[in-house]
Amino acid sequence: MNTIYALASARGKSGVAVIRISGPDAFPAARSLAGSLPEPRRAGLRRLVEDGDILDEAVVLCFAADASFTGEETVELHVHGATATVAAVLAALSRLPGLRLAEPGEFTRRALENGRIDLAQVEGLSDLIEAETEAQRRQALRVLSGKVGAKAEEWRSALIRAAALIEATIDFADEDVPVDVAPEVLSLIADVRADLTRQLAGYGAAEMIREGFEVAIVGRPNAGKSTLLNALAGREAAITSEHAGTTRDVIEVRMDLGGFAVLLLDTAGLRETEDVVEGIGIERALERAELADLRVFLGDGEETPLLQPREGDIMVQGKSDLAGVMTGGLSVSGKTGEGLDALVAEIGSRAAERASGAGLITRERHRAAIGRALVALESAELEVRNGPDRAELASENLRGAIRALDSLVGRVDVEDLLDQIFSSFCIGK
Ligand SMILES: Nc1nc2c(c(=O)[nH]1)N(C=O)[C@@H](CNc1ccc(C(=O)N[C@@H](CCC(=O)O)C(=O)O)cc1)CN2
Ligand SMILES: Nc1nc2c(ncn2[C@@H]2O[C@H](COP(=O)(O)OP(=O)(O)OP(=O)(O)O)[C@@H](O)[C@H]2O)c(=O)[nH]1
Ligand SMILES: [Mg+2]
Repeated sequence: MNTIYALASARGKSGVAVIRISGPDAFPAARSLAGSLPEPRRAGLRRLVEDGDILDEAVVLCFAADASFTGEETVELHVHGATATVAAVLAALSRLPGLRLAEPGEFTRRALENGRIDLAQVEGLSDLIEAETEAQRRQALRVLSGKVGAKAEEWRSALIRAAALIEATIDFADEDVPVDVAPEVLSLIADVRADLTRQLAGYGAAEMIREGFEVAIVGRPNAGKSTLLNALAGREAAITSEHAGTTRDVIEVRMDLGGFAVLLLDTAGLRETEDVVEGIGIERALERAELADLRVFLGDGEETPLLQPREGDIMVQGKSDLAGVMTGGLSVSGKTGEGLDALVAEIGSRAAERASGAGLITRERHRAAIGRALVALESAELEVRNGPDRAELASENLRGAIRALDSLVGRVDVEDLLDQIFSSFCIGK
């Protein structure tokens, strides 16, 4: 097994940079630079020296193999965050025997291989590193904490008990079965099915937190949509003008509204038009508005044509700074900023509503595994009801469900998945 090293903190100049070394030669390698090592889990200040040349004065932190993130002996060199310092220390490490630069995610891969964390936790970690909003951070931490693994273990032991009960009846093939196991097996299956179904129901919410909440601003030409988008974004993302029909393409702006990732869409003003290009823009606007999670109808006193608001959509009156504008419900002015906070709060609360059912199932991979398990459990249930003659089929289906759930935490056939998952990691993680 190679010893790997990499810069674990962000690239570029910083106050302090952390270089991580993990593997059987981590301690000898660090000792050769630092002279002596502090005892594990105690920080020690050491001069890092290569061939009499002082590279840096660093804080050195060692972890024993049985108490480290990777499950291997690990050393962290907390060096001054100059790019030249980092480069010099990495170069010195590259010259030490048995060491090589880590691949993206390789420290985490070793943590997985050494049983420190399971596959779902790896995904949680990946999501945590990518987290940009409060909701994403919380969700990733929930998965990273190992809750998926704990749940999977619960389901696994219930289904193994069900399979064992059924398989016991197979051994009694031609004789009389002493007890009818069907009621207990059915109740075990029903409980797991209910739990899985509940988890599945939260997938949409979890996906929304991960991928973001799409909000389309729609309305008649000149209502002030682009001006509103710019005001919300805090920059001139879209062209605005007094000409009706200015916006043609859908303009996307990513932002954090109330702790949620929101993709705001500015769209072409909606009206019947003879202009071919404007017409294409309006088609695009309608398409994206239909697909969006939420539509904000920016009103100008007249009804918006071509698109019907759905339940939950937000109706808001624009240009509230102008005299004579009716301000019964929500109203905003992209020009003065009036009413923006209330609109943002409203969008945030719709997003929060949509996110509220999120559970442990955060990825398509999880959804698919749970889907497969549910199909297998339905068949198992059917076979159990069909009587003892079908015990083999019932047991086969139960085993299928267990396999599907095992893939959640990486107990089975996930080799091909690993490269894909780790390729999105940064080096040093
Ligand atoms: N300096 C530093 N800070 C860091 C990390 C790190 O690697 N280094 N982490 C890296 O991601 C995170 C903390 N995660 C960690 C997870 C497990 C272990 C660890 O040693 N686990 C052992 C012992 C557990 C214990 O003592 O309670 C184990 O699981 O056996 C260390 C850090 C965030 N902060
Ligand atoms: N007084 C006032 N004028 C505004 C406000 N918002 C926009 N305007 C003006 O209204 C005109 C149209 O603004 P835009 O933001 O381009 O309108 P739009 O809805 O994007 O228009 P289309 O892209 O053509 O559909 C411009 O002259 C803006 O300066 C506002 O809140 N108050
Ligand atoms: Mg516009």
